[in-house]
Amino acid sequence: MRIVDNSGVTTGKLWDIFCRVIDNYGDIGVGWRLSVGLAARGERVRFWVDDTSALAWMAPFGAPNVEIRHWTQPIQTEGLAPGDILLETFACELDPEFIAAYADWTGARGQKGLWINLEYLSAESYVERNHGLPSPVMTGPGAGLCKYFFYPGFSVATGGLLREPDLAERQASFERADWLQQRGVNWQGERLVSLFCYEPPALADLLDQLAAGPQATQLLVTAGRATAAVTACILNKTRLKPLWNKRELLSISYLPALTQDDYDHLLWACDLNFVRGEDSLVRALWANKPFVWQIYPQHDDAHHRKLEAFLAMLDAPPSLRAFHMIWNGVNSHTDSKASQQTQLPALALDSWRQVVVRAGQQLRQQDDLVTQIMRFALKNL
Ligand SMILES: Cc1cn([C@H]2C[C@H](O)[C@@H](COP(=O)(O)OP(=O)(O)O[C@H]3O[C@@H](C)[C@H](O)[C@@H](O)[C@H]3O)O2)c(=O)[nH]c1=O
Repeated sequence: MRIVDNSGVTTGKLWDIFCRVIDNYGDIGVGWRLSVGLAARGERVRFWVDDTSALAWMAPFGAPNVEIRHWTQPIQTEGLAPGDILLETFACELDPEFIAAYADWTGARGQKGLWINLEYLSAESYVERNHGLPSPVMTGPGAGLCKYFFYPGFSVATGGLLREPDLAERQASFERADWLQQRGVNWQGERLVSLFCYEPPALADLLDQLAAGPQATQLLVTAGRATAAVTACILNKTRLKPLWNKRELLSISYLPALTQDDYDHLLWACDLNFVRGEDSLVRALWANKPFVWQIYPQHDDAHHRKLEAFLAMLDAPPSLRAFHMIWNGVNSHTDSKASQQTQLPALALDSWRQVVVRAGQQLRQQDDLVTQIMRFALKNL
């Protein structure tokens, strides 16, 4: 057994990581990124996913030391011994028989086992309070085990953010013009804007704004919901009058689904990125480019508080804050001017870039999530 605790922490353990795809790509995107990150540090990972289809475009080449397993109902475990660490992403409810097998297996080896639930990313203060809390299992198939809650986050009191050790190096050697050409994007030096979103209420306004210039813009629209939303706006021609007058200032390209690595390249290539959910938000931060976030909506509007907390963490200037409120269809509780505003403010890319760069510099000082979760594993195994 290999156990080294330094900045490139390694435990030499086998992790069973479970992921349920509810909708969109955030759950599988984070689960995959975590699996690859652990494997790159010398861990072995079995990545159990109930719907593996998105991996065909997100990660078509797989990754060394990550075994992808289709998580069926009932779970197929013939001939498999449970791993050393059981990790469920986003409370995805593991099969009682797998938990029981894990409890028996660790018990038989005289180990206490380690069961981690990886939570959603948020900048809200409850994250610091709850990060790392144990919840001993008293009854049922996992009785005797202890489940720990691991919260990603933006402060040193949280589990941190997913960030590969070689990210800065890869960014430094990135050639934007070459990459765009390889991807078939005809770039004539216009401002590049990427769009990854759900159905933002202000999408038509954004298209109007970009079409109004003064600068020419090429909008690179990601596959799926963003493409459907833009297409719907364009079909609704009356809503987009200025577009038809000043069409030459806005060109729109529709992208195929990209690999996770290429989605990073897209963010690095653009002058402004629209991102959504959580994983692309973190990637946009690392890209050092101005961005606007569409938060994943929750039924009880809990996402409003989450958005406020993120903007506060970012120390977003009023124009960026107002843009986010309108882009997300939220009335700000803290900024009375923004709450009265219904028009998208003008893009202020220089000042938005400054806050992103500043936040990124600060966040890079903290240990990344993979380092932290491995350290957590070493401590609690
Ligand atoms: C557009 C694009 C994205 N991606 C990747 C980047 C990310 O890993 C992933 C998108 O995940 P997110 O940015 O989180 O956005 P999302 O909206 O797809 O994910 C959401 O899913 C819900 C189920 C969660 O509850 C939400 O919190 C949220 O994470 O897809 C590609 O690999 N290729 C692409 O072309």
